[in-house]
Amino acid sequence: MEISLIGLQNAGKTSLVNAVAAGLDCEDMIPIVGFNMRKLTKGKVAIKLWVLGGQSRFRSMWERYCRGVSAIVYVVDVADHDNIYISQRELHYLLSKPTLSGIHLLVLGNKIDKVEALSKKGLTYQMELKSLTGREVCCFMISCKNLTNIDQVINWLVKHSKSKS
Ligand SMILES: Nc1nc2c(ncn2[C@@H]2O[C@H](COP(=O)(O)OP(=O)(O)OP(=O)(O)O)[C@@H](O)[C@H]2O)c(=O)[nH]1
Ligand SMILES: [Mg+2]
Repeated sequence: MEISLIGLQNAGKTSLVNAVAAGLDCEDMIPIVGFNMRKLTKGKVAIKLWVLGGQSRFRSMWERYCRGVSAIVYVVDVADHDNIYISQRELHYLLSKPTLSGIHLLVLGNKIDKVEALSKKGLTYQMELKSLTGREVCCFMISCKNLTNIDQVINWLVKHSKSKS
């Protein structure tokens, strides 16, 4: 199964892949300008993870690499109050594409170790997650730095790979 991992620059995508990969078997990243691909396996479960660049010049590629995936994982820096609106806008814009209808979404509020981090309620509100209907939407609050709730992310990925294959 394939999963796309997206989010604005500096959200923590690379840190998340490294944290998740530490709990799974993984092959090396294949770096290409704008994105990386990484294969993760846990037992019989194999996950192909597309990690897409977050800078504005790469965001037009997001839709192409989200088409046909089993799930989209969207990372948000919950301590970066200046960029949360942009993150919200980009997520809603992406999910408005008909090609991506129904694809499961996992929103990760990252950097909860920081004092200025939003709460889960605050993130849900700021990202307008309640208005995302017609698909499964799940949200966890994590810290890639302290490895908080990374096990929940791994369980979610493994569960969603099983339900599809
Ligand atoms: N305090 C804290 N810092 C974090 C956490 N996760 C990532 N960071 C830091 O945030 C910065 C950006 O993390 P990256 O993983 O490189 O972010 P990215 O989303 O891959 O960024 P791009 O590749 O530029 O799109 C780095 O300095 C990380 O060390 C976290 O949970 N807590
Ligand atoms: Mg990165």
